Amino acid sequence: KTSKNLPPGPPKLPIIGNIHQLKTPTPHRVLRSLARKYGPIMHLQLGQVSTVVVSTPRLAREIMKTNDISFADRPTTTTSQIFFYKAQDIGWAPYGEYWRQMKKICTLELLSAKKVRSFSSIREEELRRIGKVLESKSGTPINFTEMTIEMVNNVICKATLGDSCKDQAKLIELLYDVLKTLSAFNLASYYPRLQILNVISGKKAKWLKMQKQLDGIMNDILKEHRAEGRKNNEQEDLVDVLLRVKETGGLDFNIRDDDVKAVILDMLTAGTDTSSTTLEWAMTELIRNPEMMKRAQTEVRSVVKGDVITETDLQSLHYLKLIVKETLRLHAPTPLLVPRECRQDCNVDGYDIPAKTKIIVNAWACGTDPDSWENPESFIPERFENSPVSYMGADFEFIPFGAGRRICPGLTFGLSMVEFPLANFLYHFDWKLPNGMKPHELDITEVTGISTSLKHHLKLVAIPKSLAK
Ligand code: HEM
Repeated sequence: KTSKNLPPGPPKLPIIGNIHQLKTPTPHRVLRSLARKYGPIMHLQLGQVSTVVVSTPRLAREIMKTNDISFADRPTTTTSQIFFYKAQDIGWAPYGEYWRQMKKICTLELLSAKKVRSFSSIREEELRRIGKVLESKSGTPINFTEMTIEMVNNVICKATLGDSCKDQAKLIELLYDVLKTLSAFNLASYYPRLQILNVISGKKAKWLKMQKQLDGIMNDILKEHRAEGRKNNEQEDLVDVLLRVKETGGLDFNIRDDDVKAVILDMLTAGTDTSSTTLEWAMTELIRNPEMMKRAQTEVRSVVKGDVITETDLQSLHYLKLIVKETLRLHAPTPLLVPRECRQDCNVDGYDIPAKTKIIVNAWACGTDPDSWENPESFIPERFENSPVSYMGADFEFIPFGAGRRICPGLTFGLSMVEFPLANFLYHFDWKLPNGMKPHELDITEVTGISTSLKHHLKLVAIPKSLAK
């Protein structure tokens, strides 16, 4: 009980509060339905965790622009403490100088537009490899979902770690388990004062064992990079950069090996499932809308000359970019973004939000807000034609990468792993569903796991352009 004027919300059950309402495959949809009943700013009690959910562009702006600095923290979780070396990464680090400097280093040294362009040979090599696989399987079904996950993992690993990770396959497998753990429902996360639950259930011991294995591989990566010695700027990967900054100092704090490992792990986890899921949804929508597939294919096949798609070609693929935007609006891979935490007592829209309240921004509800979008539930890439609305964090009806100080720094890198592969797939191959399945028969049930993706993997048949009728 509190004397504060908290936002309205659904009735709370004893002890669990509203936890039962979030135990669903699609929490963003349930929260939007609740918001339509209880209002665009809502209070939920999730066990011991007091939570506020905002669901319209106006209130998202209040949180991520007007009061951004008050909402720039992330909640503490046991898993982020264990896997990210006491949350010394970027995504889970508390707001402050350490987070600011580390984010700046990654933005400049791995994620800037210039750096992302410089990884084009990594993307091209990976797509050449996939092209060969697809040609060898011409006419037979392939698992498009698994293929894109593997591709994105390979590109991110190479860009972040360079060529030298000998345990890459084991690392990717472990990272996948970590991501699954971070996103899994865990009752104890709603009872911070009852962490003993994780011990009794055996979960904590399992997580510590996974972390030990991961730490072993990360130590080897650091050792290998140290043994290779200093490289010139062009040859440096992110591990080299962080080790250089660690050794030369220059920041207001000392960087420890654990900090380097935490930040590297962030890069290896934050962008993988988000990028591959976006690619999977884009392809799903194109398969379901053959007219759009045709238009996108005609565009890419008229723009590209020769066999290799260049970055300059990509700039001319206007329709393809509209498709990616519309995919991010309707199928944001993290529809509830990443939770924030309130740093001090605040007042939003006339309601009190006490310090330490967890904040959820329903970006998907903003992206399907009927006051902002016509036919919000339909996939219509043309809606972005001649529209200034962009995903850069200034238009709160479209925030798939978040906004404000905590906005995703990997936006350009993520998009490069969606637009470039999509252009390649459409240029070199024609696509259809297996076993004569019709586009409208494709099951597009979504489920929230690591990100919000198709419940069943997307299986497609690729026919090389030269063989297509
Ligand atoms: C389509 C691809 C991607 C999507 C949709 C996406 C989405 C997001 C979202 C919604 C957030 C939370 C923003 C907020 O709280 O306002 C976030 C944070 C973050 N993303 Fe991404 N992301 C993508 C790709 C990437 C890539 C490729 C990387 C790096 C390799 C990356 C690194 C990060 C990091 C480090 C954060 C934490 C930022 C902070 O807390 O300050 N993301 N991302």
